[in-house]
Amino acid sequence: MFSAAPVAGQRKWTIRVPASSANIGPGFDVLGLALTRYLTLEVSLSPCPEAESKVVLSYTGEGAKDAPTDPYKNLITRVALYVLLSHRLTFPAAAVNIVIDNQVPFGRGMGSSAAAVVAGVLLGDALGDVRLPQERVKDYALMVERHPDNVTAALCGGFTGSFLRMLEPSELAPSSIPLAEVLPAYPPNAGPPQPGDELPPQPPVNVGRHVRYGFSKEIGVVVVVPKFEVETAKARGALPDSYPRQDVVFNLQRLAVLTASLSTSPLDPNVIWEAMRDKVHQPQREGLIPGLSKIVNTMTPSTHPGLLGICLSGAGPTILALVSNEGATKPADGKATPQMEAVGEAIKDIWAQDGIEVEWLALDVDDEGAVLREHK
Ligand SMILES: Nc1ncnc2c1ncn2[C@@H]1O[C@H](COP(=O)(O)OP(=O)(O)O)[C@@H](O)[C@H]1O
Ligand SMILES: N[C@@H](CCOP(=O)(O)O)C(=O)O
Repeated sequence: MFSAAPVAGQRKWTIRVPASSANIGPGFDVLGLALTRYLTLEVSLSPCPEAESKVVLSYTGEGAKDAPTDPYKNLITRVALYVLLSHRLTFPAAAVNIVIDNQVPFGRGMGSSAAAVVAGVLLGDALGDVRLPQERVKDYALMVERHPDNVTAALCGGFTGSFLRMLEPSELAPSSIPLAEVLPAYPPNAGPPQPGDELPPQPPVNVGRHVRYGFSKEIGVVVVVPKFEVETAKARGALPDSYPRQDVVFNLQRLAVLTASLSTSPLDPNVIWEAMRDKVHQPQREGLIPGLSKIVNTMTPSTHPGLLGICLSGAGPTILALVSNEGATKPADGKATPQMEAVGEAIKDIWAQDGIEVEWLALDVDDEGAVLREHK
């Protein structure tokens, strides 16, 4: 059985979660980089005269037209409900107003679903007054989105490496644990939980572990975002079940060098460029992303001075380029340095040859990660 989360008068929270770029070349399902684009929720809860739950969602920004506003269908509120139900609670019997501003485009490889899942866990935490420590927020998020790269970067900020623990069969047993890329397709009868429904268990502890690496302040991040989507689940479906040993070794060698080379001064473009190459997911995804191999194989530090490395961002189709700003004065307003602009424009030109429209952005690394702040 469950009960409505208790309501202690009017409360307000802000939840802010950064975008993220996963993989960074060879670190498939391992590396993540938090970026300065945000999913922000302004949440207010006020006692409701009818003493029933009224959750109202509204959107501005990316996905505003596509995201469902039914709280039983929306990814953020479904994840919040998972957290509440696992604590034998449901949405509070109150007016819950959730105003969402989203800067993370859907299905582009910038971690929109990870940001939504992390925001959902924090929302459930706030509404139920659960006060989960960061490690438990991560456990919940990883039970929904089972690749830790984006989730860890979105939650903790910075440049991260992570792994999932091999769960014991007993920890995985309950069929109600939502193991999927993101939560499965909306159940056709999605609606408020009913008395007698099986409630989801709390996740096992330490589902995933992570470390944070250094990331040189002299590296500028350029993301080039095409105007088409590639669903992560589809891009994962393009990958084989097994790999030749030489391809695995190719990636492992580069992964080990890459993690240290991005904080080593002076930055060495030749090492970084080679260390950002991949054989495990990018070649397999070329069929979904026209122009990918041309961009990542022909743009080098010799052809484009300042370029450090280039790869697919997450499952794509966005391209991530790391650019050296050593010796350059970064414009204070967050605009691109000339080196970053040259790289962004060059990628745009290559894609234009295939008739693909893009937008490129100069971003920084977000160091803070996800934030849940209550307004007193
Ligand atoms: N802010 C959000 N609100 C609601 N749903 C979201 C939000 N962000 C992402 N999603 C869901 O996640 C899907 C995108 O997930 P995915 O295919 O993994 O792409 P991405 O690379 O952007 O994470 C969207 O189509 C939408 O269903
Ligand atoms: N390692 C995953 C990362 C998916 O990131 P997303 O931002 O595209 O959801 C993969 O490459 O499948």
